Amino acid sequence: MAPSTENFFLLIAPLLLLLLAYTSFLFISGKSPSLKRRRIKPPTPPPGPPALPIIGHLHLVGKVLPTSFQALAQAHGPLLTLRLGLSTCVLASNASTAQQIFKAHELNFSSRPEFGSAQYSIYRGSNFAMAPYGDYWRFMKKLTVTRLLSPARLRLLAGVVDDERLRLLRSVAAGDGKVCDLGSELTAMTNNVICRMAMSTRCSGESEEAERVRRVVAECLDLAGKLSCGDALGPFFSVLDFSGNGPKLFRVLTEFDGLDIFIAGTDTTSTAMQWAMAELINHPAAFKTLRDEINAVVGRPNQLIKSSDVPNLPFLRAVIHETLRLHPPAPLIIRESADDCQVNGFTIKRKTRVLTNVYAVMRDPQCWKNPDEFIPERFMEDSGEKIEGGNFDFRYLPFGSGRRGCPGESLAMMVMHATVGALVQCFDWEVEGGEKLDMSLVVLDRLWLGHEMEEKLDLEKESHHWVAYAAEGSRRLDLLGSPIVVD
Ligand code: HEM
Repeated sequence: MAPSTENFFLLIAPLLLLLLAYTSFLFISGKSPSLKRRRIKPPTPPPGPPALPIIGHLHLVGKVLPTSFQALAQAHGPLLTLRLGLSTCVLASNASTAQQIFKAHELNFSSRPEFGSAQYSIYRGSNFAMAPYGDYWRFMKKLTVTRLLSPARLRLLAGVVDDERLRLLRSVAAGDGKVCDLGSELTAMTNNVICRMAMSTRCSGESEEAERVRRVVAECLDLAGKLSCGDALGPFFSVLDFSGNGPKLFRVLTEFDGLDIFIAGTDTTSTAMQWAMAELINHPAAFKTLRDEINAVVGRPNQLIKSSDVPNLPFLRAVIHETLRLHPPAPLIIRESADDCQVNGFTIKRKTRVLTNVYAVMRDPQCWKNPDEFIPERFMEDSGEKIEGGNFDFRYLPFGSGRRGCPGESLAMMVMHATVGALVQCFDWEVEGGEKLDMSLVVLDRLWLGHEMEEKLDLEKESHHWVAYAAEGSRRLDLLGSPIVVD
């Protein structure tokens, strides 16, 4: 017999009652899925120090950004939100947060933000180093890696590096015993190497032409740095551009084409070499170890160190590694998040600027013994550390990392090894008056890849204290004449 409607309700009523009791329980205990959704906490941004109205954390930021940010991270943690006027950025300051940005969420952090100077760039939208991650950037990256800086091209460039290095050595030797402006000499040399690489021509044989290029690059960096200060105050202030820096920058940019690779490649390499020489002058024992190593490997008199000697010169490689650890020419690496993303349990919202302070990462006492001291030996194979060919678990990042990492690393290393090696092989270096070089950081009102400032030797101050003497034993190297042997 078919059940009646009344029987059916009698059968189902207890089940309905049970369901009602269960949903009431969920509601009261707060486990209802819809409630859960409603109760989800808003995304928590990384913490930050107490901020002031309007200026935010600007009052906590000193003149030298890398050291100032390092101090903030030491006091408040390795992942911080900083509000600089109207613009907000996240600061990452240790190996584990760097690993999150450069590896775990690499794709999400593969763009760079637009800066105050971008609207005046004749390359607006086509600037490689600052381009958003996308088809144009991929095309340029491929071109750079497969053509401009391919291994085959680098082998050809070794001859160019040798040639420019010889000119540098002759120029330094010409001022034997007199004050030597090593900063300018090294900048002129790197300018010419990159010009010959990118445009198959020297900046010029004329020193005024090299000087003009140098002036244009310096002026451009200076103006871009000033414009990017507008970013700290927000879009309203940067649009006003009271000082008229924007049109000036446009004029400078039109004066010199091909600036993108040029800026990224010249100042960085030349600055690193100046730091290497300054550290070696201040550490005579390391200087002697290096010269002994070079003499032993090169063997013959009248023979300059060559790129092919470098694999047999572990101490030279260690000196360059240690220099880049202590004095990264690009101490703050800037990226931008494409989407909301979780780092260390905090939410970094989309379109947030993320600065990785590699200066702080590479001086972190949790990762490095005596982090502020120049100890090239830490990079020798028998030191127990393994560094070459890697980023050392994101503790060592002078060239950044991942797909946006520096494509010029191999060229820069080739130039630095060959040049610093030769400057140590050929000359004794002294500081006027016998003092040590002052290694304190000096602020430069500059922008490089979006960094408003960078640390480097104060060229004005330091270069005039550098005196080069032909080294004992290197008298056999006739640096002024032709008999110097390169191959
Ligand atoms: C000691 C010398 C150098 C240092 C320390 C250095 C450092 C860096 C750093 C930290 C970055 C940002 C990487 C990132 O976001 O992860 C970068 C990017 C870049 N570097 Fe270098 N660099 C040097 C030399 C060069 C040279 C010689 C060239 C070219 C000839 C070059 C071309 C570039 C370019 C084009 C970019 C932008 C890459 C992109 O956005 O995809 N750099 N460099």
